[in-house]
Amino acid sequence: MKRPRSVVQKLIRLTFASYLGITLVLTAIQMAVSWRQEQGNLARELALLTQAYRNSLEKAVWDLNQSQIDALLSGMLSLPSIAGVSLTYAGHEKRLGHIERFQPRHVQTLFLDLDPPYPIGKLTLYAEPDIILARLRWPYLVLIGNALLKTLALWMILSWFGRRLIGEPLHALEDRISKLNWAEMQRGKEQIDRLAQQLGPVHGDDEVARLARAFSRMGGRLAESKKALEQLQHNLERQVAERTRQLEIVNQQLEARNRALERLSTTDTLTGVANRGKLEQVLENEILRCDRYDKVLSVILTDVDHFKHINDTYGHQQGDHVLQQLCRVLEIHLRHTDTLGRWGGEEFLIVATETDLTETERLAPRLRKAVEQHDFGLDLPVTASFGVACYQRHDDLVSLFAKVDAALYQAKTGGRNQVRVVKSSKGSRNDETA
Ligand SMILES: Nc1nc2c(ncn2[C@@H]2O[C@H](COP(=O)(O)OP(=O)(O)OP(=O)(O)O)[C@@H](O)[C@H]2O)c(=O)[nH]1
Repeated sequence: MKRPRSVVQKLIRLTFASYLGITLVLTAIQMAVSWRQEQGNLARELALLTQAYRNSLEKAVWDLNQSQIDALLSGMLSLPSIAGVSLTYAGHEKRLGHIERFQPRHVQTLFLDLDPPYPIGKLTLYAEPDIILARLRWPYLVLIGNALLKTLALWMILSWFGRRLIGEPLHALEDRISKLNWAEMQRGKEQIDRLAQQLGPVHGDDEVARLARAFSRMGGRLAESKKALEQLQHNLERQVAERTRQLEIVNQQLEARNRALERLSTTDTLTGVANRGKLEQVLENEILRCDRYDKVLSVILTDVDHFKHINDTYGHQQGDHVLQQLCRVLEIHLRHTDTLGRWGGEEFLIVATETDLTETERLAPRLRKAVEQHDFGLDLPVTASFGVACYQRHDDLVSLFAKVDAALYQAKTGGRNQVRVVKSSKGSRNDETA
């Protein structure tokens, strides 16, 4: 599992890397300075050496004492810093050591002690370049060791203090915050306080401690806000539910009123059957259906016989009552798919859908008989005349009604209380009296 990144470790690593870099640069500078100093020391050493041997060499060269010269040069060569020696005098050149491999380090002219001094030879000293490195080895090791030790000590100090002062408090803060989850907060402020007590008090007054306290306070405030928000949401939901319920009631009332209005607009108020408008609408629709789907359709027009006389004898109220009862009697014998409506006055039209002429010829006499036999509660007999016609191709509302009206007219003129049928649009009639 990937370990989470730690800001303390990052800080320590950065500080350590910066310190190491600076230490390395300073150590390098210190080493360079030491190197230069050591070079100066070597030059001074060679000058002092030359100085020490100079008088003896000048004397030996002046005396041309070869053995003395050799002894002196060998003595110089035996010194650890000298790698080679060369002496030029009186046309000779004496060389000792590994001269070819090294650069000359010090050149000294030998003089005869006259006034002015007279040059009698030239002494050149060669030194190994590694001699400086060899001399500086230990100081360099001490320098590097010192820098590394200091860096290591810094790393350990930083790690310990960083963890103790920043890492652990931050970890504790993270722990507190992760425990203050929404589930706890939803339980309210008292629970938050109790949880804070369980987690223990936040010690100290540094930034981390202040941050921890601020988070605890923020947790409490968040819990309160969330609770208030939930209360608000709850109230809002209740209000919305109440408004929805009221709206549903108003909608139901509106629908009921609409239905009542629709009923009123399509119903005859006296008899409760379809009014003229509704009848025309039904008839037009049915004619369209017959046209399109080649269906059959019949209509029956009926009119109460001598209704004026009934009105005159028993009054309009009784007349109304007769019309109402007439509708109830007719309805008993009709199908649910048929439509009974008041065409006007005491005239009623029956639209018998999907009913051919043969069926209607049987239905109309049944209706006539039912009216005749019904007890309207009057001393006078109440009868009605019936006209029957059926739809034929290309009939429209006007032509179909004209046919059925003509049939009714024949029933009236033929003596009333009878059924007359119009069988063709041209008016060839087959009258029937029941
Ligand atoms: N009570 C009542 N009478 C109505 C209503 N509508 C029309 N009438 C009456 O019905 C009578 C119809 O009379 P007429 O058209 O002469 O017909 P009728 O007396 O029935 O004679 P025939 O139809 O020829 O048998 C009139 O007196 C109208 O006033 C109504 O809604 N209620």
